[in-house]
Amino acid sequence: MKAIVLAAGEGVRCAPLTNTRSKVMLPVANRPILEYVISALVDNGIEDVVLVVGYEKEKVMNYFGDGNDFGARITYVDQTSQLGTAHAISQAIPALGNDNESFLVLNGDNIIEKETINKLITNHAGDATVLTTPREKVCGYGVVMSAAGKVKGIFEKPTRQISHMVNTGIYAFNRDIIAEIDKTEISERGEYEITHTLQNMVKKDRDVRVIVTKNLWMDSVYAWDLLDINARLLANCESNISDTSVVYESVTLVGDVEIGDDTVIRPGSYIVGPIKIGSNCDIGPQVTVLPCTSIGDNVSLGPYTYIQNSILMDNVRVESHSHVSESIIGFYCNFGPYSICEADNDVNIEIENELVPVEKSGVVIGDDCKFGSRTLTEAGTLVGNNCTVRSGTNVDRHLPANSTVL
Ligand SMILES: CC(=O)N[C@H]1[C@@H](OP(=O)(O)O)O[C@H](CO)[C@@H](O)[C@@H]1O
Repeated sequence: MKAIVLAAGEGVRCAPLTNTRSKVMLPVANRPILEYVISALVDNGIEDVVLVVGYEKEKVMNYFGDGNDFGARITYVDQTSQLGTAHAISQAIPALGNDNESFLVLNGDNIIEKETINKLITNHAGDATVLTTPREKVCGYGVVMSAAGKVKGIFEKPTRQISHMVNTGIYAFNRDIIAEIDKTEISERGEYEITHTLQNMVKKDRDVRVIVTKNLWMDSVYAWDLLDINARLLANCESNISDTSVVYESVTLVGDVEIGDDTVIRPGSYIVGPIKIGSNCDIGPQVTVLPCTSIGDNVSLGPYTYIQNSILMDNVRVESHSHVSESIIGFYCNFGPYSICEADNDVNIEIENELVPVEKSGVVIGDDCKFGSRTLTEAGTLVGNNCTVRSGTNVDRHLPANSTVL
C-alpha cells in the first residue's frame, strides 16, 4: 500500500511560527510534526509516500530529501495553488503508479499512532474508509454521522454540533475515487474538499465506511496546541545521555531526560523530565528546567534561568535569571538577562480577528527576535519574526513581524 500525505498548507492559525515554514515543519519533541507521520507509515511497512507540498516546500524537501534517511521513498508533488484537499489528492494520484491498489491519505500535520494506521489498513473495505475519533468539541473540523459502520453523512466545519465524531482527515481509498474527485464541485469555502467528495458518494449510496479510533490523534490548530502535542510525545521519551555530553556531578536529573551530543549541563542545574535537550547546548550553572520541555540544538541557557513546559527551537539563547513558562520560542531568538515570558490562566488570545480562550498560556515568539534585559512579555502575546524589544520594556500586545519596541 502507498500513502499520500498532504503537506502543502501554511497553517495560518499557527502564525507567527508558520510565517517562514509550514505547519508540518514545526518541531515537537525536537522533530518536525511530519516526521512522526512518516515514521508511523514506515512502521506499518508503508515506504512509498507521495508528499504533496506547496507553501515553503523547499524546507520540507531539504529536510526529508528522497526519504531514504527516514526509511521511506518520497515522491514530491507540487500543489502550486492550495485549492483544497480533494484537489491536492487528485494532483498526487498519478504519482501512485498504475497498480490499481487502494491507498491511504493522511494530513502531514496530525500526530497519530502506528496502531491507528494498522487498524485502518486491516479494516479497509468498501469504496472508502474514513477514520474518525470522538471529540467533545468538534468546532473547526469535519464531522461524521454513521450507523452500523457506514458513513451516513460527512459535513465540513458545520456551525451546529451535529455529531461528536471528528473526521481525522485520514482515509483509505480505492482507486475509483478518482472519478468522484473529478466531479467534486467547489464548496462554499471556495475549495475542492474531499469531505464534499465523500458526502456525494454517500448520497449515491456508495460504500463509505467508518472506523473509530480512541488512540492518540492530535492536531495543532493554534500554535499553543504544540505544547500539548509536545507533552504527549515527551511522555514516550526515555533517559538517554549522549557519551559526548558533559553533565556535572552536582546536576540533578529526575525522570526521563534525553541529552544530545556535545551538550554541557553545568553544576547545580535541576532538570525534571520528561525533557529533551538537543546537541551542542550549554545549560547552566544553576538552571531549572521543568516538564514538559523540548530544547533544540545549539541552545544556551544562562545561570539561574527557569524554563517550564515550553518549546525552545534551535539556536535560542536565554541569558541569566530569565524565566520562560508555557511558551514557544522560535529559532535564533535571544533574551537578555532577567527576561520574562509570562504565563497565566484563562487567557483570551486574538487570532484572525477572533478571541480564542486558552486555559493556560504563555507567549509564542517567532524566529530571530531579540529581547534586551529586563523585558516582560505578557501571557497570551504573539511576537512576529525578527522583532526587537529594547531593555526594560513590556510587550503587552501582539507584535507584527519586524517591530521594534523602545
Ligand atoms: C476539507 C477537509 O478535508 N477537511 C478536513 C481537514 O480540515 P483542514 O481545515 O483542511 O485541516 O482536516 C481535518 C482534520 O484535521 C478534518 O476534520 C476536516 O474534515
